[in-house]
Amino acid sequence: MLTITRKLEFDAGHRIPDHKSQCRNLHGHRYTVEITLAGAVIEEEGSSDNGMIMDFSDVKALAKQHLVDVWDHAFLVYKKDSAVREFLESIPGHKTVIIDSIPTVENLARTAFNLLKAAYQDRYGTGLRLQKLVLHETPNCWAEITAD
Ligand SMILES: Nc1nc2c(c(=O)[nH]1)N=C([C@H](O)[C@H](O)COP(=O)(O)OP(=O)(O)OP(=O)(O)O)CN2
Ligand SMILES: [Zn+2]
Repeated sequence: MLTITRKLEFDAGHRIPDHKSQCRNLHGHRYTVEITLAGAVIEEEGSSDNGMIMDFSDVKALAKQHLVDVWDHAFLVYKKDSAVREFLESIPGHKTVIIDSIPTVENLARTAFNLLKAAYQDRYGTGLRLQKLVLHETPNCWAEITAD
């Protein structure tokens, strides 16, 4: 299968409330997200996209709109982490994103996949789809999620 992949980076804070070790503390990461798309190569003479599954600049623009700009420099807090939610709410204008599940890299990858899936789905009638998303929390730790 032919795919393309675009990598973007963002910074965000999180904590894993019940973690046995350091990750229960408020801390942050420079996350790296790799977005892999599949679909037919566009064949349209004279089109800017000719020969592409999707222009990398368009992949980036949609990723920023639906994920990267939303999570960048935000604190990603678990909806049931009431101590931290109350603290963040006490800071005027703080950029906070409430996550339905504990913000491990596994759950964040799944959340990011769901946010981006609809954004890319069949934009050109070429069967374009989000095939895979890889989220690196550190250079040594990451999660991967692939379309069913
Ligand atoms: N399965 C998971 N395990 C852990 C997660 C996670 O999201 N899923 N998260 C953490 C911490 O939040 C942190 O992101 C990882 O910290 P650490 O293990 O220290 O990772 P490093 O790459 O910094 O470790 P080095 O030992 O420096 O390589 C923990 N576990
Ligand atoms: Zn962490």
